Amino acid sequence: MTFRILICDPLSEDGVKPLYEAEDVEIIDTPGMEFDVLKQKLANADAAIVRSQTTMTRELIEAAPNLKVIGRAGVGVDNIDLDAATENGVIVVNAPDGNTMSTAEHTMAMLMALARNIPQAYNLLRNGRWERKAMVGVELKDKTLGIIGLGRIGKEVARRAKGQRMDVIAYDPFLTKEKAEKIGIEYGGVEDVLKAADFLTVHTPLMKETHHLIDREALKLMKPSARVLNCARGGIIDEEALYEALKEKRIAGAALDVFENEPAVGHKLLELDEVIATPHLGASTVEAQENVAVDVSEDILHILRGGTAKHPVNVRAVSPEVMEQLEPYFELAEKLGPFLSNLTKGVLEKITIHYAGELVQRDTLPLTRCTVKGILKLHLGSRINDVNAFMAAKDKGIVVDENKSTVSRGFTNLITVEIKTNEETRTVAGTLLNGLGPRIVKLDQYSVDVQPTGHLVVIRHHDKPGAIGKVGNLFAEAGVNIATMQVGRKGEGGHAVMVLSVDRPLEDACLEKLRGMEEIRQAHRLEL
Ligand SMILES: NC(=O)c1ccc[n+]([C@@H]2O[C@H](COP(=O)([O-])OP(=O)(O)OC[C@H]3O[C@@H](n4cnc5c(N)ncnc54)[C@H](O)[C@@H]3O)[C@@H](O)[C@H]2O)c1
Ligand SMILES: O=C(O)[C@H](O)COP(=O)(O)O
Repeated sequence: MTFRILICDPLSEDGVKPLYEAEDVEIIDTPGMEFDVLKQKLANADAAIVRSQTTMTRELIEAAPNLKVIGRAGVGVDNIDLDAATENGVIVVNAPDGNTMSTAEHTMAMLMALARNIPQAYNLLRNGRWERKAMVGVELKDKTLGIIGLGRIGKEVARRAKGQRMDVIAYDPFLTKEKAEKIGIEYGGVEDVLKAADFLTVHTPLMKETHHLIDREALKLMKPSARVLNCARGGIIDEEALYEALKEKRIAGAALDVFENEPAVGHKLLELDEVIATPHLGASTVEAQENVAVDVSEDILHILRGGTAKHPVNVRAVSPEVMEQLEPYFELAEKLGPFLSNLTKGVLEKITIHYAGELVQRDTLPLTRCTVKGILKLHLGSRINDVNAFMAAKDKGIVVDENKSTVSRGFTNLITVEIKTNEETRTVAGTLLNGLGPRIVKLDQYSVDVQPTGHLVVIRHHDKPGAIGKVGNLFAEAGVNIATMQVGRKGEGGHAVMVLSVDRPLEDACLEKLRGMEEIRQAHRLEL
């Protein structure tokens, strides 16, 4: 059997050698194809390899009936429609480690170039101007580098910045004060990092939660002498807000390797003298390109020949027999985690999943994996899947525990998820109702009956006459229709909980008003 592998973006020749040497592979190496050509070539491809240039849309994936694997020769998979791939049974793999060093080094190169105006001075000199006074820079020593996103690349940048004798302060949802101290940096919340930074660098994935993480409000918190860097993904920093801040001298400079729309030729940010930029070169070194191409080629070959993926992004590692028994529970498991983690404050330390009722007889590990994935996905994005969820939790120092008991409080099956953070411990329990699908039946100590889907608002309040009416009025004024409302309480006049499902998301201003009401202890808006 011969496998057809389509190379859609330029890859390292040495890196793809294993593919060329394989006897059972035919390579179609035509990087930079127009959409229609790509669609046509995908029609009979078994695998495709992309970098960040090619966007693997649903239309392309659905037009490829033989496609079994998409390999991302790099880290970010925001250019691949993962839902479409999963729905069509296409495994997506990436190369998470191969370009870490190169991207960290590129960030440091940008940091130094930004501090010393190197590109601007070079441009002037090439134009015959020996300018020294206008090109005076700043030292890095004793300056504070703020890092948002302390994963693989963020950590390497921190290490290098310390070598430059900089102070480092970082925020990452998995970082605690203790962990930060261990690596010799300071821990801070996002606001602390923004306020303290002389230089700010972002190293998160691009996803719903990090889109425009650095927006107008965030930039307003920064010192006017501060400079910002983005060598992660365009879209994490709001480009319009950055442009305004630079024009109004509220920020001193920016170094950008990535843009919301690439190629960013002619972008208005590039007209500003305070901006230096590169065309998405973070991973563009001989070494990184060879690493990622080798990793992804090996993984693709292995999968096509019937093996298991090494760096899967979207697959579920469950045998067909186990899958058949557990299938209906996956939706419940997948919803409970994000429901609870959206409500929980603090840095995640432990996840415990408790199974009761008929589930006790089953191999529940795949459900546990699925729940952990749902919780971690909130911060780690689409790279977390059922296969790598446990590994990712371990990596972040999070304990995962599973236990079973026959006591199911009258339900045929019951899954209880407990999340312990450095600030609180919260639980949610759910069941699968025959014919009605997943239901949340308990939130902390309160009994509820909530369908975990759509736009939800979860409120902790004081059980007082009029509290429910006030919430109803506020929603009515905001034009938000309440579809269902569940109220639970411990006893009369004590603490209580409301879970509302609404027809459209609550706007920020309305959520703030809700939080400001004297009867309300906490209010969260979520979308499942
Ligand atoms: N410029 C380039 O060429 C280039 C090269 C490689 C990677 N990248 C980008 O860099 C990103 C990071 O890569 P990595 O290998 O370090 O990934 P990683 O998964 O190791 O680290 C990402 C970190 O971001 C943290 N995070 C998630 N949400 C956050 C939030 N709201 N606030 C703060 N932190 C948050 C996560 O907890 C995690 O620790 C990739 O997703 C990719 O898009 C760019
Ligand atoms: O996510 C990544 O790995 C980087 O953005 C690299 O992208 P590239 O493969 O297009 O250089």
